[in-house]
Amino acid sequence: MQPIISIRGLNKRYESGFHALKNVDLDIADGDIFALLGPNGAGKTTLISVICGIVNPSDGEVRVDGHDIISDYRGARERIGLVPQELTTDAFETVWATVSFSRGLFGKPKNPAHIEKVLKDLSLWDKRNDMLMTLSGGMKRRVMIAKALSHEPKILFLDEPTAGVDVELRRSMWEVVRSLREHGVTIILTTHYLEEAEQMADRIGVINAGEIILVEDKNELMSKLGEKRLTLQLEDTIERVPDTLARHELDLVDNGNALLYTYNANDKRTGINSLFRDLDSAGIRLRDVDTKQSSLEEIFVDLVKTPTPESTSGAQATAKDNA
Ligand SMILES: Nc1ncnc2c1ncn2[C@@H]1O[C@H](COP(=O)(O)OP(=O)(O)OP(=O)(O)O)[C@@H](O)[C@H]1O
Repeated sequence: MQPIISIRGLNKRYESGFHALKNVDLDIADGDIFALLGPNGAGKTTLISVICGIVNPSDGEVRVDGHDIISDYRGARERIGLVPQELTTDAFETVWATVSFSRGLFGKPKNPAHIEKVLKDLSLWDKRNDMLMTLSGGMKRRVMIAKALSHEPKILFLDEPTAGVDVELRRSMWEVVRSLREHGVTIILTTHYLEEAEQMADRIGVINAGEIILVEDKNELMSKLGEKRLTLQLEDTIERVPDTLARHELDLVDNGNALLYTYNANDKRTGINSLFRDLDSAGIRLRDVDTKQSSLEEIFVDLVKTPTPESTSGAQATAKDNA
């Protein structure tokens, strides 16, 4: 199937000379929830801004539902709804007026039935005549989403939708996003929170220092998380793994003093019982055992471990955020 967003060889160099996006290639499938994950300063907002036509690319090609973002800017832009990081609402407007006005900005004819549907989907219908200044933070965020959906876009960008919001509100935002997807909207969200990506995304992309370093199906990434390593410390040093243990694909480590067994904890059969039986038959005696599980956290921190001070501190911040 044609991807709804297709990016090829995208580069962005800011006037300062800073190379913020480096040869980005990325496809996003229609109807997906795609989470773009990366430390501070990785280039997430820059990438979204280029796709939305707010920042000019230096070179490369971006197509939105087949429309080139430069030669067919309007065609591309009207397919996109953008919810920026900052909440910018006009305090004295009503919910209804501000959402209707946003639709008008795209030159779309009035469609009260659509505005009504959007407000109902976002549980804002009862508040339609209230002024924005009277709404809670969570409701204001939902108004921002309603504004972005007012012109019936096929794609919704959410830049850090839950930054700085409490756990309860974060979960309710996740519900909102899931229900939008059920209505056929493709959603691209940026986040620092691994848990958010785990909970919501169909696919996860990781960006670091302007480069996309991983794009993977969420479930595949999660099954990698099930991977565990069992370290068997041996009583006596061995020179090689005995042939009778070959089927367990063990690695001999620590100068022959330990064996390493890798298995998936999510599998019905981990092979641990037969491993222990075969070790016993081979006369290998154990001094100690230890298991270690890799987490998405570790995978992520590993991936973004580059020498640049900015990306390193960002990775640490992410680890801390989710500790
Ligand atoms: N107008 C600009 N001129 C020069 N450099 C810029 C400009 N805008 C952004 N940058 C730089 O580009 C890099 C990427 O910034 P960007 O805002 O895209 O990152 P981000 O991943 O969205 O970060 P955050 O998670 O902190 O929002 C940063 O190093 C930033 O300082």
